[in-house]
Amino acid sequence: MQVLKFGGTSVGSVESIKQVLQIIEQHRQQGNSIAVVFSAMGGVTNQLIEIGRMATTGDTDYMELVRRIEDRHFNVVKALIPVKEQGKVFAHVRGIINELEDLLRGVSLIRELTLRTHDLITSFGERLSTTVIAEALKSRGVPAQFLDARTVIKTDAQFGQAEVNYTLTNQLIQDHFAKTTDIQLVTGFIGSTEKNETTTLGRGGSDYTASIIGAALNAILIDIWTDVDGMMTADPRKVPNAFNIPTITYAEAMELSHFGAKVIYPPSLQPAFARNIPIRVLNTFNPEHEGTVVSRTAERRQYTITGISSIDDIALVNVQGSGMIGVAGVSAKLFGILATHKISVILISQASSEHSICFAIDPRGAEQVKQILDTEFATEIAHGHIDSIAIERELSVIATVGEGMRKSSGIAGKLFSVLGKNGVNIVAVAQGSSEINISVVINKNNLSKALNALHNIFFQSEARMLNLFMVGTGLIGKALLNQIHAQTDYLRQEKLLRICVVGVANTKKMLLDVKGLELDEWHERQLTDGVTTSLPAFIEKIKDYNLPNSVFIDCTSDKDIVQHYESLLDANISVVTPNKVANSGPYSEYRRLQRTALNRGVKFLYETNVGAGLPIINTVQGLMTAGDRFLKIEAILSGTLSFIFNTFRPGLSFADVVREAKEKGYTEPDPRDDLSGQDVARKILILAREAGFPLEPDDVTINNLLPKACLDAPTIPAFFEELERNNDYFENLLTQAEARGEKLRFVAAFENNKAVIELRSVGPEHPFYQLTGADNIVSFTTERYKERPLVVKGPGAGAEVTAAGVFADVVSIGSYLA
Ligand SMILES: NC(=O)c1ccc[n+]([C@@H]2O[C@H](COP(=O)([O-])OP(=O)(O)OC[C@H]3O[C@@H](n4cnc5c(N)ncnc54)[C@H](O)[C@@H]3O)[C@@H](O)[C@H]2O)c1
Ligand SMILES: N[C@@H](CCO)C(=O)O
Ligand code: NA
Repeated sequence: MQVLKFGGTSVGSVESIKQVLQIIEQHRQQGNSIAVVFSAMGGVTNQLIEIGRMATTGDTDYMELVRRIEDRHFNVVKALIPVKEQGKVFAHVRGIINELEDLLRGVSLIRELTLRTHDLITSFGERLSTTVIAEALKSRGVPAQFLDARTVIKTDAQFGQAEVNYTLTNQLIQDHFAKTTDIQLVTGFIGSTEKNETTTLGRGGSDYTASIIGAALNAILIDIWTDVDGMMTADPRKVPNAFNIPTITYAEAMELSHFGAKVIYPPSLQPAFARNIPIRVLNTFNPEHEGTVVSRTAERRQYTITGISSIDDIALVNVQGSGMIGVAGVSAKLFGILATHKISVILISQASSEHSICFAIDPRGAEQVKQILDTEFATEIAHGHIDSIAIERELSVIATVGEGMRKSSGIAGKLFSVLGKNGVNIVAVAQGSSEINISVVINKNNLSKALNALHNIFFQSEARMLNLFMVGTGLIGKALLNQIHAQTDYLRQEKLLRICVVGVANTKKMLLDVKGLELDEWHERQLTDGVTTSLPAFIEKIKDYNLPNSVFIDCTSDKDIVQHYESLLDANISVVTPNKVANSGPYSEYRRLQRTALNRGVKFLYETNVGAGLPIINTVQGLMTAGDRFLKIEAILSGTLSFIFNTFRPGLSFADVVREAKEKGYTEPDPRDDLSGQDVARKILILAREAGFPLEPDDVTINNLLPKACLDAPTIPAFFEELERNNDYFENLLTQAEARGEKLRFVAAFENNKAVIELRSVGPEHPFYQLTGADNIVSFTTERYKERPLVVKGPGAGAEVTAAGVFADVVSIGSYLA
């Protein structure tokens, strides 16, 4: 024997009932012996409750609602039963509706609705749905029989939530099924007292009916047909990547459903659990899907946890006081009081200091609980043994559940670490010694981020997700997006990293999409779908989305954007940037950003601030971490100036060479920054700071390369005009150096707390003489690299190498989070 149960949505419309009939027929064709339990048509039970309420208040509009219920069932008859048989079925349905109307007339006369009558009214939903489905089946020649569960399920008289008398019920069910081989079509949710008064079985009603019948008949399997593909790893409305759980144990299902998984209500399946009858949760609308099997043992799984669930809204009550330490009975009294007032406790946590107990409850009851406890503990509070009772609101509980967590270490560690890295503060924690549920209380506004971050780490180990927000889609930004796009598959497969670009902005437009932008069409979409850029709005959105593993990338040279870094880091959002502005302002600001990132456990990365993609910042940080000391730094830090001095020849136009550098993507957005020495000054300042010296911008001396007129040029075009005008000046510099057999190099040097930048002419013996193209070179003299310095050399400017450096920083955040 196998029991099938179809829920409200499965029998909610003509179309879905057709589907149900087909499923039943398939079972019959396969020769399975089945019993089928039905819920009321979707929505009908709530309508009946409303109808009852209206009748009690004397509102006669309830009649219209009754008419609608009747019509829905008539429509099923019309659609699924041959015309010549319809008349008798209409009469049958009408008869049941008449009975309901008589009852409601009585209610509206006496203006009173007892729980007993309430149960009777709601029983009509299952009676009607099962009646029409039974008739439809019979009209197809299926040997089927309507079974009113009130004749076999016997309960006490606790209306609304009756207790089953199993001894009697089991006997009646067994007797009934022994008498017939027809398929029994059973009304869910209802039973009756020994005096034949109608009762209902409370929450999870029809599942309960299926479970009672299955247990009584020792069924081999119970199928719960619903409208989703079984139980999921998390609520798919909150976690888009949630997926089906193929097998789950009773205990796990119990833990998960306690935390809001609405698919089944496991307590109602208790009779089946007790007899070790497996339960399958299946989708009427996707019958091919394997669904979820709930049974005593689950198959070995790929994942350490089985599911994540949450309760969106809870309040935490904290009972605290020095008088509680070592005093037995406080908790007994506390929970006694809660029990007396029928207050359901969701979670309890007590630290071993015994100084406080906190527990979570439904926030709707919080105020009442506070009043009750304030009164009941008035004496203890007056004597100062207990402080007043504190309530915290706007909280959620998240639980990770799974048998795999039992006796397995590192899961709590992973859980706390991922929440920590995402800036999710943990307000309270509870783990039962069964070890199959770890629950944490967090702020409600972090719920979605926390759920997704946990789901990602526990279930999507095939790919960690990074969510990127990028400002600046110029030379570097564009190159970066292209590189990310080209590398997406590789990162996913080989580095288990999924990169999702959620937002892009330039000076004109910004575009955000939580689901991620398509990188091959981002530019077009940005132009068509984007809105006018507001940087504060962009930043607010990033914080609002509150996505796990968020990274902000600043690919501008803007001075205002850097003002936002601190607040971003503070919100646990990592920052990656080639923009040097933030790190080359006052030392205190540089320091503050470092600190904020450190305190928040997020990353602030800027390898491309110096030498583009060359590993210069990382090298300095590595030496520092290992305890080396810097004595001297000598460097050529401008790709632009390297290129210019390696390209300029007498006879060429200096201005044209500068233009060429700009075209090649070496210069700053404003090339005056390069030629004034400003860009190099920033870089040597940043290097000195990284090397442990708290330099201020004023500590860097720039011995100017340019004639004053060039320096003073008010615009970029005016600057180029001045360069043309001063061509002789540059030719002179060059010929003088060449006459000595030397080359021009714009060198930055740091020693004894001072940085100097100047144009030098170096001979062939000098290590900087050989430099070609737009190369940079940095020579570090340290305690450990004293005899011969450590040298990093290579292309230090250009879109591809710079974007690659930014990209490497981004990817390193991915590894850090993993
Ligand atoms: N070119 C290189 O070799 C190199 C090397 C290392 C670092 N960098 C740095 O990379 C950064 C970007 O350089 P680029 O050449 O790509 O510049 P770019 O001028 O080509 O692009 C700048 C982008 O930033 C946007 N932008 C500027 N201000 C903005 C604001 N307030 N709000 C929104 N968007 C804004 C612009 O619309 C544009 O899309 C600079 O900080 C530069 O110093 C460049
Ligand atoms: N404009 C810079 C880019 C690298 O920061 C240079 O020429 O070196
Ligand atoms: Na670098």
